[in-house]
Amino acid sequence: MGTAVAGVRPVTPTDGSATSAAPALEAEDLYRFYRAGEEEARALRGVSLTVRGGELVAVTGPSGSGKSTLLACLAGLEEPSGGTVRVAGRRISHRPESERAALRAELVGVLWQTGNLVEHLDVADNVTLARALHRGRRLARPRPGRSVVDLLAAVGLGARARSLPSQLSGGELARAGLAVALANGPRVLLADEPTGELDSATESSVLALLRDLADDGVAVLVVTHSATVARAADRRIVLADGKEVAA
Ligand SMILES: Nc1ncnc2c1ncn2[C@@H]1O[C@H](COP(=O)(O)OP(=O)(O)OP(=O)(O)O)[C@@H](O)[C@H]1O
Repeated sequence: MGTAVAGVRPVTPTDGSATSAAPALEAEDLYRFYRAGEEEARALRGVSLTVRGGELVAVTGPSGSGKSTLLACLAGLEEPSGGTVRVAGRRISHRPESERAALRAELVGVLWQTGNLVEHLDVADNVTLARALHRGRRLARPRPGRSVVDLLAAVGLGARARSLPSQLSGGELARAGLAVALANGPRVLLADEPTGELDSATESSVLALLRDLADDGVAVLVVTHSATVARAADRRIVLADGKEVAA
């Protein structure tokens, strides 16, 4: 059982809407096409997956194989052209944007390589803002969570709470982004290249945080080009040309 981020683990919802027996994340036969004039990019062509709480799953594949598109569809940030996404048994796809955002706020943490931090707010205020935004959107009752101070300590940023993002190292930025992604105590964490620009020692420490999170019951799905991250995952999903291929 991990300890570093223990306490951000979600508790079973009390509103009866999310079924705790359902897999944390399910995608069934996802398609995503982009049209630009006469051209059509087929970014996803029938991807299905299941990730249970406690699993750390890596999504790998060459550039342009559909990894980021998959993540965006799983997060409800994009609508798939076909197929269904469910989080904790609740369908997040094929809904109005406001409903997708509300479900995301309740159940999903998203960590992008480009960062999810507001530049002019310090680290603690970034986490506080993320919490406030999630609370404002949340349909169900807020779950009990850690204080911002505890959450920052859990990701190893206790001493940097009052630093601006521009004052942080790459590894610290990744940790701060993780704290923001965890602000809502998500059931599912979706991360796109969270260790993309980190040296190997820093990558290992971020990877350890993701592992602790999974050990605490969160379903963690990481898009990565890193062989180290892929090796450390419980499972690997390899995409090529918008489809899953044998690992
Ligand atoms: N908004 C868009 N409009 C048109 N085509 C897009 C759009 N987003 C993605 N694509 C196309 O969909 C395909 C998959 O892109 P995606 O970004 O998901 O790949 P990826 O595996 O994440 O690549 P990388 O590893 O380089 O980040 C590519 O051919 C890309 O050009």
